[in-house]
Amino acid sequence: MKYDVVGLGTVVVDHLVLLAQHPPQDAKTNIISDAYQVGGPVPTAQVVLSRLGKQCAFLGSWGDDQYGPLIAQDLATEQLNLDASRLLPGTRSGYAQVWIDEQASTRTIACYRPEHWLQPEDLDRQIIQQARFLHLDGWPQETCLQAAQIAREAGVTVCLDAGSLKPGMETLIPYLNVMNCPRRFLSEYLQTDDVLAGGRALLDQGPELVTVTDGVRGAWLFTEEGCLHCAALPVLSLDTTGAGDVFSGALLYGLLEDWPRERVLKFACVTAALKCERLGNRDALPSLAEIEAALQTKELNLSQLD
Ligand SMILES: Nc1ncnc2c1ncn2[C@@H]1O[C@H](COP(=O)(O)OP(=O)(O)O)[C@@H](O)[C@H]1O
Ligand SMILES: O=C(O)C[C@@H](O)[C@H](O)C(=O)COP(=O)(O)O
Repeated sequence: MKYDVVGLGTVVVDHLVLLAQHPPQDAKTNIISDAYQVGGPVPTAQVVLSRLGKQCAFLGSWGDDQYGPLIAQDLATEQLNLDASRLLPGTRSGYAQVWIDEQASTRTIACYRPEHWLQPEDLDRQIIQQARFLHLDGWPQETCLQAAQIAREAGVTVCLDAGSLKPGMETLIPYLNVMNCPRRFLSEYLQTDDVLAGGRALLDQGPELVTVTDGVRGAWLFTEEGCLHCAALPVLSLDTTGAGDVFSGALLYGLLEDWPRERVLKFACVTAALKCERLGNRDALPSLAEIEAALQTKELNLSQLD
């Protein structure tokens, strides 16, 4: 295998804006500080994996505006292979503005730019076939489906970080081996707020492993062995942007390492929690040593629910 994880997804530049508190409607507030960082569910998960020593290739595209060089340089610095990625001349890059107040509550507005989505005919079959895992964010449906089919035929594990509900996901889910989603996805897709029923219903639709995340309420992991819940590691949370993406990256790391499901879930929860102590998703990422130290020294509440 040439790559541990090939990722197909949306890349954006996040403008992170720190505020004392969110302004009420029709009012103004001052910015305390701000920063630009590259984000997006798949690239962020891949940066987590790459920093932990996994070989990753990213399939995506960006524009030739002021953010293009920032994206290309960031992904290359993070050691993601970009041979199957491209700059689209005459287009603007994906962008998001994330407002974060002193309670770490966020408001995000994002502009994903569909002109950057790869089409099924753009897919590099070989790079997918040479991966252990394929990681998707669900945009756009036809391309994800085609990539998932190529991967399944080649015995590559197909993973999805579902984020929010996107068109055609019901067609993609049967092709998945691994699926991560936030709890709100269960309401959007299955019209349920019951995590146990929702997680089991997703398992019934195809994936062998499903995780559901819910911020400070921690995360659940479902397999045919049942459901595990891990409480969130208590941290002084400054910024939760990208916590789900970081959780996904750490989850894939544990699965690539073939760890037991208990360790996989604890590792993902701890990595995502430590990220929340700092701003963003690059400088905020904990090292393997920090993650291992927290796993050894902090009490983590893990329970088998069925
Ligand atoms: N404030 C927090 N304290 C500790 N851990 C957190 C916190 N927020 C998120 N996490 C961890 O990150 C995971 C993903 O966060 P979540 O907010 O559910 O995802 P998303 O960023 O996709 O909305 C959670 O399951 C939890 O383990
Ligand atoms: O895609 C988004 O939701 C916004 C991105 O700008 C951000 O980088 C991101 O991926 C946040 O993800 P999450 O907080 O893990 O859901």
